[in-house]
Amino acid sequence: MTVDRLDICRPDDWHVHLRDGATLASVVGHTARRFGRAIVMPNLKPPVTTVAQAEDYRRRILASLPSGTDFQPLMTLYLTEATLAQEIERAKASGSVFAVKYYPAGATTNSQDGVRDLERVSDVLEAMQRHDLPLLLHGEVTDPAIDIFDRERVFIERHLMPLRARFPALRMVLEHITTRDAAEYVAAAPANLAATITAHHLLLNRNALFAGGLNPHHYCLPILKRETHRAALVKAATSGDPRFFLGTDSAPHPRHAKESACGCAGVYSAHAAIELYAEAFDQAGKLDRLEAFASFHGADFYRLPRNSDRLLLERRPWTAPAELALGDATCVPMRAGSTVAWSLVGD
Ligand SMILES: NC(=O)N[C@@H](CC(=O)O)C(=O)O
Ligand SMILES: [Zn+2]
Ligand SMILES: [Zn+2]
Repeated sequence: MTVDRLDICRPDDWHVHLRDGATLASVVGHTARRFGRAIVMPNLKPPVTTVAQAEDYRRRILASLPSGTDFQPLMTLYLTEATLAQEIERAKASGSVFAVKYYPAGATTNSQDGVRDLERVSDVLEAMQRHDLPLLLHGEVTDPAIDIFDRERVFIERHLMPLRARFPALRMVLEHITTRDAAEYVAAAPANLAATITAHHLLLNRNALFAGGLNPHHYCLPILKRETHRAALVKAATSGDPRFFLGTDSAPHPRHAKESACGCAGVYSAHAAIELYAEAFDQAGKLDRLEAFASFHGADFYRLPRNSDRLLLERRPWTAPAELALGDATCVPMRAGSTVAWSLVGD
């Protein structure tokens, strides 16, 4: 029997880039229309490294929200080699900061202030373990000798395995996983290691980067992988394992910065986020697993209550806009000018 309507507990987005200023004002409504809460990435320029900065940023997000939404931004701190262990205590006590984000320096957009040597942040990681504040990982090595398609797998061997051995009680989320290696590693690990999975990594493989010519709008980090990896991610997301949950990694960049000789990494998907996940779960014949992945597992991992209101989706195709306003520029969203199979009821 085909299901044409889905009535689910309101989902949350456990990894999103809302940016700041006019860009924030352009994008935040898309996330707030769909999700009850979102873990907001701290890779602004300059990065959000203190609780005071995170709380200021939180106020700017709230001030940018369209009226009539209860959306709650959950803030994160950007880990640098200068982060103080006391900041972790402050974060835990704040009630507004829910995690700390580790960017290997140079791995991705605005990661230049990230960590070069994990040894230099041991006291901070120790404090996070003690205060039970989750560590979110952009899990790619930056070693230029490692092939870009292998950077996630090698990160697990070189960095994640030793990190877990040193801080066995630290809760960690391997963000935006893209490989079978990562999915299998997380599935075999204890309950304090989880992973987010994006809609684009569930729906696209690396052919999408080159279909009919080079497509910079499908360039993100970690980069899209081959089909076997996409299939493994679908299997993990639809498995019912509570350690896998929704994180869009929606990452807007202006059109001119993507369509450039040195295009920025990031796919914008917030305009159709839950609809695209519904498509991926539908294609897998697992629509009945969407609610737990999108609305339960992340809240449970972060030890937050599940949302109490609902979101209604229906099988009704619509055409995503060819471009969207992004501050005084534009952005080319995922599925630009083409069809998305599911819609929000009421839109
Ligand atoms: N995913 C991306 O390709 N880009 C993100 C950074 C990140 O999440 O790594 C961005 O901030 O643009
Ligand atoms: Zn990342
Ligand atoms: Zn991201």
